[in-house]
Amino acid sequence: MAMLGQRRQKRPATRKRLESPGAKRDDAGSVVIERLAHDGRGVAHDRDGKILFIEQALPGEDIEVAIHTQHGRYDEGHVRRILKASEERVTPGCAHFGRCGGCDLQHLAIEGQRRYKQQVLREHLARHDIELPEPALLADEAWGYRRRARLGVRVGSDNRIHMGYRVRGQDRLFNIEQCPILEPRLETLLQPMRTLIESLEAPRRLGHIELVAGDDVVMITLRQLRRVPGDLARWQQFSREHDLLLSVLCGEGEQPVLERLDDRPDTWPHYRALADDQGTAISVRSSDFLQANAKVNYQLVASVLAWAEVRDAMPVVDLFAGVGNFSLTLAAAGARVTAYEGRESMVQRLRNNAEAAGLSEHIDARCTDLSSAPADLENAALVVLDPPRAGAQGICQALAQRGPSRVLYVSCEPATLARDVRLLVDGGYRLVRALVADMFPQTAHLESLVLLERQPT
Ligand SMILES: C[S@@+](CC[C@H](N)C(=O)[O-])C[C@H]1O[C@@H](n2cnc3c(N)ncnc32)[C@H](O)[C@@H]1O
Repeated sequence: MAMLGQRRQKRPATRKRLESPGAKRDDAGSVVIERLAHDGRGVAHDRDGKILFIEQALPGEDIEVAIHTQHGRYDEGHVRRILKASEERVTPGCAHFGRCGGCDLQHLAIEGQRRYKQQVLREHLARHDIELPEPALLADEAWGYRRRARLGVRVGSDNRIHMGYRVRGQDRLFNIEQCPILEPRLETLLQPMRTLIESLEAPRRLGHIELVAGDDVVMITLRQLRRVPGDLARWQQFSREHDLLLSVLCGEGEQPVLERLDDRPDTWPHYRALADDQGTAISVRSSDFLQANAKVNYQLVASVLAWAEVRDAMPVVDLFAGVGNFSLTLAAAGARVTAYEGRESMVQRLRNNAEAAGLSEHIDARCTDLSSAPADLENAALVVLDPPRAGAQGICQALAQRGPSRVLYVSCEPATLARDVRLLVDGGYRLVRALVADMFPQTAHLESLVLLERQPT
């Protein structure tokens, strides 16, 4: 027993992978799935009351479970046999589902996926005692939406080429033959790219391939560890045949050099932030952040614009601004935007995009590390923030003390959003509107947008 004042010895983590992943644990038997966890797995209890997380199991289903990993307080397993299926169970649309680390909800009908995401947002906020009115839903096509992807390339010890994504929960790559969540313009490139890679002189020099589908053109960027002129000539031929923009990021270490290999070096992919936007499109590079789903992004940007209620010359601060996805639309509506972004290359792109749209006078783009808050938050009428998954704890602490009357928070991680909203509510804000954007159908990822207003004191 630990004595008072004595540091308790750290217990070794108890995690035991069963010898054979398919091995049935004697006492697991059949279980009824109670609900979905926030990562999309089914949750049940075994006969001894231990929690089970079960891949590809749906609420209400009676299943025979195979446990593959045991922990001290819970076990992880997969479905051995479905004894009673959910009415919402559907046949997954991709042959790689279950093995691929990309999708986790293809076995659930799309309506169920969307209800589940709204529930997840509500539950995360409830953990922080924040009540949420029924969140609205932004959604579009269930398949063929993803306009960017990174495909890894490895050559196995048997010289077989692997081109694709990571195996679920592992570092290993596996071959993909299809990826029906990819935009059709990208998916149709998969087979010809594999054939090309199989014909390369030095496929081991190719690390990965970035695909970006702009509204106008598709660009592929090769991450090449060393220049192999014969192989680059093959890729040039491929880009001509498929009407692609082509660049190569070449060299090992910190400073690889980007080079254009096609005959249109002044052309780059562009996208529009709003469906009906007739203005200048936004230019992006493979290295830039780009919202993955064009049509849901239209709706997200339109919602930000509607909830922002821009008045002429209204001062708006856009934090984590990227290449201007929100800044450009807000400025075009009349706001005076101060946009902060941490990557210099994207700040420069934002400035160029503002200039191309005739909005330079309305957008002041600054390169800043937003681990801490910029100084001028209190001068804004509205702060928009769209941080990475880690959220924006420091910024929200500052907003709680000296934030403007309204804050619009776009989030790709509901757990950190809920933590940050708690800080804002403790600082005098009230959550007044929320929506879930189904930016990544067939996966458990969810995007959300909330509006907070400062309460009069
Ligand atoms: C989720 S993206 C949003 C980009 C943009 N709002 C959009 O909709 O396209 C987050 C952005 O935050 C930037 N970022 C991440 N960490 C940052 C930091 N510590 N300081 C400043 N910017 C950061 C990334 O470069 C990225 O552009």
